[in-house]
Amino acid sequence: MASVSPAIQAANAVFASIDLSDYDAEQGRLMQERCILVDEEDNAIGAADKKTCHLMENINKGLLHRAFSAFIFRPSDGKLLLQQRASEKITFPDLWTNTCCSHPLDDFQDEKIEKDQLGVRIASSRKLEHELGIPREQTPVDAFQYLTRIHYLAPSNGTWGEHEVDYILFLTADVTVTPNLNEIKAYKYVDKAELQTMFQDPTKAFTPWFKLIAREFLFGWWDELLKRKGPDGSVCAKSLDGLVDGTKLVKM
Ligand SMILES: C=C(C)CCOP(=O)(O)OP(=O)(O)O
Repeated sequence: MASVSPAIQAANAVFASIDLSDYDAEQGRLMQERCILVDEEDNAIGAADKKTCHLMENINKGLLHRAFSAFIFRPSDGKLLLQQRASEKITFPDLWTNTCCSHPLDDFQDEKIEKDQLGVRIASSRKLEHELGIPREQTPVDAFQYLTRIHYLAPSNGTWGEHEVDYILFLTADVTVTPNLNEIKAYKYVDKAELQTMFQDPTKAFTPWFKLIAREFLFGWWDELLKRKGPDGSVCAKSLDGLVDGTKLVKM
């Protein structure tokens, strides 16, 4: 473990000064979860609560943490499941985005396992249940296909933002969605053309990471997924194994 970085030291000072009482109480409580802090090569270097990690004041000093972005596709037709974030979310409220995003937590030993990206796959299954009510048996950790990791920074508003190493995971599964309305206000399955139409619609806004991933990777990978259909016509995320050199960390 590296010595405490200046970014972490500075973050601890800012942490004390931000009051969450004007925000949704449950989302405020979730800000106590402890994210895994990483350096620019994605080496774990410590932990800090979610609030500390998402304050722009800390991000601007270099504080960086680990995250995941999960994309669920329906096996029968290859449509992607999107969610719209709830108005209660403290960061990026009301925006449309991929199926589920969150963080592997330092609070759970198994979410810190780096081998084969097991920790982020476990965290992804946990959060798909928390946010979309998808039973965990419908999202087995072995069924997730890891694609790559991206390092990006994006402000939400003046106070909050994201600065993460984000693991991109695809999953093909038939899922039962029971939305947690404190997390998501809507959900929708889309094909590629429907998603393009949504992107053109001025009444719809999207998270910055979803726009980035869509612009750089999503449509190409989605094409491959559809091309690699099985004999029964269904798509399988595991068919993308080896498509991308997942050892690289892509800086965006
Ligand atoms: C942006 C990424 C990739 C992780 C953060 O996602 P969220 O903001 O949705 O995380 P939670 O608050 O739901 O844990």
